[in-house]
Amino acid sequence: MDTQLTPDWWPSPAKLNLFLHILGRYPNGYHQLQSLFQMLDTGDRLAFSLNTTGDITVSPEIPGVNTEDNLVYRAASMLQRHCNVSQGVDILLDKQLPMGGGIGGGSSNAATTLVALNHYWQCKLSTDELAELGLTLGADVPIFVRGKTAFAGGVGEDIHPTTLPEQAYLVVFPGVHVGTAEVFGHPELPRDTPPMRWQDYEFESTHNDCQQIVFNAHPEVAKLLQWLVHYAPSRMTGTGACVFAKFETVSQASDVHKQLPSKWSGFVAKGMNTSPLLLKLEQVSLI
Ligand SMILES: C[C@@](CO)(OP(=O)(O)O)[C@H](O)COP(=O)(O)OP(=O)(O)OC[C@H]1O[C@@H](n2ccc(N)nc2=O)[C@H](O)[C@@H]1O
Ligand SMILES: Nc1ncnc2c1ncn2[C@@H]1O[C@H](COP(=O)(O)OP(=O)(O)O)[C@@H](O)[C@H]1O
Repeated sequence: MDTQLTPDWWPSPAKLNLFLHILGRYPNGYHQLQSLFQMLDTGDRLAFSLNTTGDITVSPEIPGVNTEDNLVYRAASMLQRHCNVSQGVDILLDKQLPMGGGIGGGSSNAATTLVALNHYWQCKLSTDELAELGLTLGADVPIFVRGKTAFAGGVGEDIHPTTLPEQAYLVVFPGVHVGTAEVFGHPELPRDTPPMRWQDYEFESTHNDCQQIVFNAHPEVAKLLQWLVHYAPSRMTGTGACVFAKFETVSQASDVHKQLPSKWSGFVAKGMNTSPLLLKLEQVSLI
């Protein structure tokens, strides 16, 4: 496999939280959530070239993130140790998604690494085992390993796949990065939304409990939502700072994208019930 000439890219898609309710807090400080994770067709991509030295490399480096902290490196090295693999791997990371945007880039990169290396290193771990390993890297890693649009409870690990109309989304990054721990540590974060039954879900009757805290700290995010909501139902994703607007068609989303003020950057993506990562795994498993 020569990744220099023809990289065999594995997709690392983004997600949206179509809603995010905070129900309470566990004794370990983590929050009990209810959310709907929508897989998108757009994201980063990674390519893997096995080596016999046993070393793990990731290039190019992400500015501001040490290699040992890069979730791609951490996922590869955890799997290598867990499965006593003697081979190493040189990983190419084509980073497109903004970091700290609430669209899950880092968690998705970790999941793609776990799924691809489980295949290349022939670790033969089940999806459940990979999801369990992934949870130690981040609350969102299991959902990307499973690769299905899904309701999630617990800290995000209690996953119930669902099918939604595959709508189009305009996802906009307001230019501010919001740390997940910063939002969850906020004293004024609402933590008492009553539990709902998944079958009762409708976009209009749900919300994002993190939104107001982020708006207060970063008024630019509130301004962005005010702009978007003029065109379509809109909401912040995850702990921010990206905001999405949902449309019936890609061309409607693209029309609004063209009018986006230049101070903000965004992309149009399609919702997928099965993630591009899972489709790639199915494709290589058939070969
Ligand atoms: C809430 C979500 C929704 O998607 O926010 P985003 O990060 O995507 O914005 C995620 O589940 C986040 O997942 P992830 O970003 O992997 O979180 P982690 O690295 O596990 O945790 C970062 C920090 O957030 C807090 N945290 C995270 C998840 C959770 N259910 N309760 C928490 O209190 C903890 O303080 C933890 O130290
Ligand atoms: N491969 C990676 N891609 C993105 N972020 C990473 C990666 N490895 C480590 N990180 C760290 O994880 C943080 C959260 O990134 P990300 O998952 O993209 O955001 P969010 O959790 O808001 O969706 C980043 O600010 C960065 O410090």
